[in-house]
Amino acid sequence: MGDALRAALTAAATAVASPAELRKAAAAIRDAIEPLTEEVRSPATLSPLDDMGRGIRMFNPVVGPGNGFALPLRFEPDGDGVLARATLGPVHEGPPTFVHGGVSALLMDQILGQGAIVTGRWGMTAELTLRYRRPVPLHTPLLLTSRMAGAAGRRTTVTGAITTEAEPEVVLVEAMGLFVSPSEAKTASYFGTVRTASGGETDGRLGHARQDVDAASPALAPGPAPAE
Ligand SMILES: CCCCCCCCCC(=O)SCCNC(=O)CCNC(=O)[C@H](O)C(C)(C)COP(=O)(O)OP(=O)(O)OC[C@H]1O[C@@H](n2cnc3c(N)ncnc32)[C@H](O)[C@@H]1OP(=O)(O)O
Repeated sequence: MGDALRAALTAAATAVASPAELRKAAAAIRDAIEPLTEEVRSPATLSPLDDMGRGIRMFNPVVGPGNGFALPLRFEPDGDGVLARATLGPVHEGPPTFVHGGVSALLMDQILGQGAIVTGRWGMTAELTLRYRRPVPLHTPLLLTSRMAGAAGRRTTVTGAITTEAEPEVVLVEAMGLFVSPSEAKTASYFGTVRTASGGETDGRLGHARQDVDAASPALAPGPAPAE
């Protein structure tokens, strides 16, 4: 489903089609999703496909395979940090032929957070700073990297960068994130009513079931090719 949604977004952004063809496609899309809107989960109930402990969020806008806007990004071990490979397309465009700066921030927020998680720490983004040194090209294999730069109490600082795969020494975007693990009171007020699909409680914390990047984890490794 996520792959079909991604294909639909790309087609919508690139199609050279008449208004009549676009209206026909739009009607077909509405017909296809109509049965899916009859019964939906409540906002505070996780998808049955989610597994917070293993870091799996199926509809996360960066790493969720089921989210049509997500690439989805996959993380790989990179020394004591993480990296991800990505090639962005028309759905992520800001200035013509270049990546939207907000999309770069979205991707870096996630990979910086993951850089904290692989050290056994977790937090919500309290600060995110990006320095856009050069425009990030579309349709070009990119490398996104992050590693923990410091930790004190509930605060974790992580730094990272976006480069092309071809020229990893040329930094296009530098990023720094401060992640703060919320106090018990804040955790209860934010996530106290959230339930897993089977009715279990969750503290909102991602990836606490493991301390290291686990290449065998479904959240980190590409899944099997979808059946046709
Ligand atoms: C595959 C999985 C990958 C996962 C990656 C996920 C990436 C995406 C993550 C997100 O999108 S999170 C959503 C966006 N972030 C938020 O909505 C957070 C909003 N902010 C808050 O809810 C609170 O400000 C926060 C939980 C961050 C802190 O609240 P607390 O009440 O727990 O913290 P407190 O005020 O007691 O401060 C704790 C420490 O953090 C420091 N701190 C808190 N907020 C700060 C801030 N904004 N800037 C700098 N320092 C900050 C604070 O000074 C203090 O430092 P010390 O311990 O040294 O005294």
